[in-house]
Amino acid sequence: METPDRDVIEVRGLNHWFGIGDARKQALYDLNFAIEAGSFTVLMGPSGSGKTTVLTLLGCLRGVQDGSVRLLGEQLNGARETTLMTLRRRLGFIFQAHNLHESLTALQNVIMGVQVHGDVSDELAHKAAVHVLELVGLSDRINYLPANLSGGQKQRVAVARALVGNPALVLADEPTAALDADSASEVVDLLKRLGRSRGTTTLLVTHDSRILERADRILVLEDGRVVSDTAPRTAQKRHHP
Ligand SMILES: Nc1ncnc2c1ncn2[C@@H]1O[C@H](COP(=O)(O)OP(=O)(O)OP(=O)(O)O)[C@@H](O)[C@H]1O
Repeated sequence: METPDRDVIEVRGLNHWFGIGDARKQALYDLNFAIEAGSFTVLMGPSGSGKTTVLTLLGCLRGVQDGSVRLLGEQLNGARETTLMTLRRRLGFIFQAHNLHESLTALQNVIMGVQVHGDVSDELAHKAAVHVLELVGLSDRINYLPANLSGGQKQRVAVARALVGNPALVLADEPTAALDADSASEVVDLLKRLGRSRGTTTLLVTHDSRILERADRILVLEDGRVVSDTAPRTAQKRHHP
């Protein structure tokens, strides 16, 4: 039997540029980091430091130009489109704006999250969606349209949609930016709890200090470079085995 890789993500010597000719500008410089399976990692840094570029590269939404990125054991640099598509199906995405379909109910939105993961019967998709909506505490709102849900509830639907297909990795870009303090805490706790119970790895971009307190690992980018990489919890564990 295959043993699972300890690292879900391994980035070595990653560079990235935008634009062509005189307008060509380097956005990422020689990034090196690995992210362990099941961990909850925060990526932070000032505006324009390259956080979204990193997330979109790891999410197979943008091609790797230079360097090595191994995701779930596959090399992204030079990968075929079919490999990238298969990998994308194993990921869950959560964005700052929840990106729910306004004309679909909470349940229908989450069912769509199951269906992108491949061939699943309607009955199974329905069952899985109801189950995850229960886990995020929205059993009494499954038939509501997004317009009739609060910001926190909408983001919880987005979390349910990202997690319903049991992704190996969740990539989240400022998922709490639009939320009040209580809803933000709820959404982060939920991501952590569900991630833990399902073994999901989470990489989350944020400026939110409440999330930092909960991180296993904090990576800081500045001007396209990793300037700090700390694992506060692991360090504590090492000192107190
Ligand atoms: N599509 C693009 N075309 C040209 N330049 C881009 C593009 N996307 C990003 N950049 C540039 O790359 C750099 C990194 O941008 P990126 O969006 O990754 O930063 P960020 O840390 O996510 O910023 P923010 O916190 O503001 O979202 C910036 O200098 C930005 O201007």
